[in-house]
This record gives sequence, structure tokens and C-alpha cells, in this order.
Amino acid sequence: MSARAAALRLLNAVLGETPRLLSELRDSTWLLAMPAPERARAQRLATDCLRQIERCDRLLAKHVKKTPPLPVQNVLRLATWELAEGGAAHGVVHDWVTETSRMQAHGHLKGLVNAVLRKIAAEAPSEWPKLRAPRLPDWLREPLVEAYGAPRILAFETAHAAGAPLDLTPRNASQAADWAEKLGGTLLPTGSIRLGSPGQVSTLPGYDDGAWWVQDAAAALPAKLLGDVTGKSVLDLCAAPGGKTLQLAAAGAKVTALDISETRLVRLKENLARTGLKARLVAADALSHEGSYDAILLDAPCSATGTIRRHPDLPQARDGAEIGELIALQEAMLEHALTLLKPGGTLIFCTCSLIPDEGECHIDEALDRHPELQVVRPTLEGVQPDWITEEGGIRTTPDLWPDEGGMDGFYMAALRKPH
Ligand SMILES: C[S@@+](CC[C@H](N)C(=O)[O-])C[C@H]1O[C@@H](n2cnc3c(N)ncnc32)[C@H](O)[C@@H]1O
Repeated sequence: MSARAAALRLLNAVLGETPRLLSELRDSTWLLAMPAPERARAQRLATDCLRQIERCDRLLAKHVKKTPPLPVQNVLRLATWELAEGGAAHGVVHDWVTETSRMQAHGHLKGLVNAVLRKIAAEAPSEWPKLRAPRLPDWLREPLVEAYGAPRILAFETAHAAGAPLDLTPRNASQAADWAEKLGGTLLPTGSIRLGSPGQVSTLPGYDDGAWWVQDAAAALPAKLLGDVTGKSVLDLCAAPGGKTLQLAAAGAKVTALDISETRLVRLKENLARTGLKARLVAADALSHEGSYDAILLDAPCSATGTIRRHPDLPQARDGAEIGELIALQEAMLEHALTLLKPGGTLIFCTCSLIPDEGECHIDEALDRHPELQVVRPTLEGVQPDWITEEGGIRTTPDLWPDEGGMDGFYMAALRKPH
């Protein structure tokens, strides 16, 4: 299968009647059967097109009177993105017309595809830059506007449209500057390394030895909130694929890494093997785990709306229907985690969500239920005072560090149990 045909299949699945996330499709047999570079090209093409889908549709709207069947509509979107990105018009149009002609049910629409794409090829260079950054769908835009105000949401949308650079967490913080130089990256104020155009990650120096791992700069903060964990028993309660487990193990903690998903734990195991770090792995439901720990990191399952820069399929494939259940699960997990924490211990609660109900509100409510708990106000290097929230957590959003390339949306707070 060609990269374009595979990108089309991915887009059809994300935008189909039963929408799928690209991450759910990653291990599809048909995709894994492709040579790695072609597979990567297909995934990049589908991801980039989804990131710009509203711009593609706006450009196409002038030339398509009646919406064609979804697979043909997606051909037009993918080709429009390629043309907007500067793809050679003749090749792009030819290949997508050929792709259309192969469709059993829609091959007869190849003439339409040809005619529309010729017009798009002519106008994309001048019209594309005038199009606004794609808007979030209403199910997400409305609660975010309420929480942050409309101007900030425009800034979030601009950041989403720009995509994300690749951030690495160095295994040894004292070698961060050396690795940044070796990899041609930038050392960020919080200690992560940022790469502009990394190419294939697994071929970079230091990958095989586990000198660093891929982790967004914002996602690297929650584990650091625990401070010195040397020799402490730390429970990483929703651990897979393990970015935070690696940080805690590298910092000298005795880590128990628990996750409900056996498949995702396999990835955690591979990450531990690559880095030579150690953790006790437990496949279980966090809500039924028993034990007593010096510190706990709860990176609860959430809407993942803080990661849209890297996962632009999410607002398309989801409609927010599951958020209520997630909020209830997060609260139950937080309550149970507190029972596993030793007196004097610290619990980090975090989610990669932009929605305050999945972040700040949980801490406010936990403090109401347990007035004896204390929020430990963060003093992390590189964390700006205006990221610190009223109740003493950290709120990051995609529009922060606009000149450096943004960061994921995250919420985190440290709760201390009294002795
Ligand atoms: C946000 S991800 C964790 C990311 C991870 N902490 C990291 O840094 O790589 C949330 C995880 O929660 C796990 N999960 C969901 N429900 C769970 C449950 N009831 N018990 C334990 N783990 C659960 C999911 O399998 C998923 O791996």
C-alpha cells in the first residue's frame, strides 16, 4: 500500500461512522505490514491534514458544491494539504486522481477530483496563508472559553495548528546541556531538551543507551514535583507507557509502576529495558491496589485535551461524551490513592487535560473533603509564577513559551498528608 493510500485509510477511520483515534490504529496489521519509512510518511500525512482540516475544508468549499462521499472528501482534503504545503502540483493531483479511480464505489468521481484539485493547486499558495487557525469543535471550545476566555482559546488554536516540537527528558539532569548540544537541540528552562526537526528518533545518539526519552516538557514536570525521591517507595499509579516511571527510577526511587493495560505495560517494560532502569510492574486496576507508599504519582486517565498539538485527531474523533465518566474515575482514583499514602507522604495528582474539571477542581474538592491535606506550592526551576494556580498547582497550556514552540496542556498539584 502506498503512503497516500494508507493516509487515506487512516483519515477515513478517524472521521468515519465509528471514529477511531490514530493511536488506536497504530498497531493495525495493514499498517504494520508497510515498510517503516512509508508507514511514517502515511501517519505524518494523515496527522498534518487532520491538524489543518478546517483550512482544507474552507479552501475546498468554494469549489465543491455538494459534499462528496467521505472517502472522496478525504482525498480532496489530503491533496489540498499537500498542495498547501508546497507539494509539486502535477504529481500530487495525478496521484490523488489515480487513488480515486481505484475506489470501487467512487471511481467515477475522479473527474471531479481532478477539476477541483487543479483549482486548489492554482490558488493554495495565495489563499492558504489567509485562512484562520482551525477552531476547536464546540464540545471542547465552549468549556474552554468559559474557563480561559475567548482570546486565550484563539492562542490555544494557533498553538494547535503549529504542531509540536519533540522534547526529550535526559536520564541524568546534570548532562542535559551536553545532550542538547550533541543532538543540536535547545535546553529548555525546565531542563527538557527540545529538538526542532528530529527525523527518526530511534537513530539519534543516546537512544539505544537510554540516555534520554521522549517526553513533552510539560509532562516532565509532575515527577519533578516530588523533589528528592532517593530511596523512597513511590507508586506510579497509572504508569504506562512509563515516561514518569523512568524519571522516578532515574532519580533513585523504588518504583512500583501500575497500569490496568497489559499491552501498555509491555511498552513500559521495553522502555525500562532500553534505559536499564528498574521498577516493579503491576498489571491491575488502580482502584483495587493495596499497599503503603512514601509518595504516589497519579497521572489519571483523562480527555487528553492538552495533547492536541500532537494528536489533532482527538477533537475530530471524540465528542466529549466520555468526560463525565472520566471525571468520576479521576476522583475515585484520587480518593483511593490517598488511602495508600503514608502519613507525611506526598501525592502528585496530574492530568494532560485543559479542562479544569479534570484538574484544578479535583484539588479544590479534595481539600474540602480532607481539610487536613496541604498543597505543597511548587518551586521548580523554569516554572513561571503565572503558571501557578490559586490552590497551588501548576497549569500549563499550549500557548505558553510561544517563541520556543509551546508545550502540552497539563495540570498538576502536590498534596501532603500530615504525620
Ligand atoms: C495518562 S496515561 C498515563 C501516562 C503515563 N503516566 C506516562 O507518563 O507515560 C493513563 C494511563 O491510565 C491507565 N488506566 C486507565 N484506567 C486505569 C485503572 N482503572 N487502573 C490503572 N490504570 C488505569 C491507562 O491504561 C493509561 O496507561
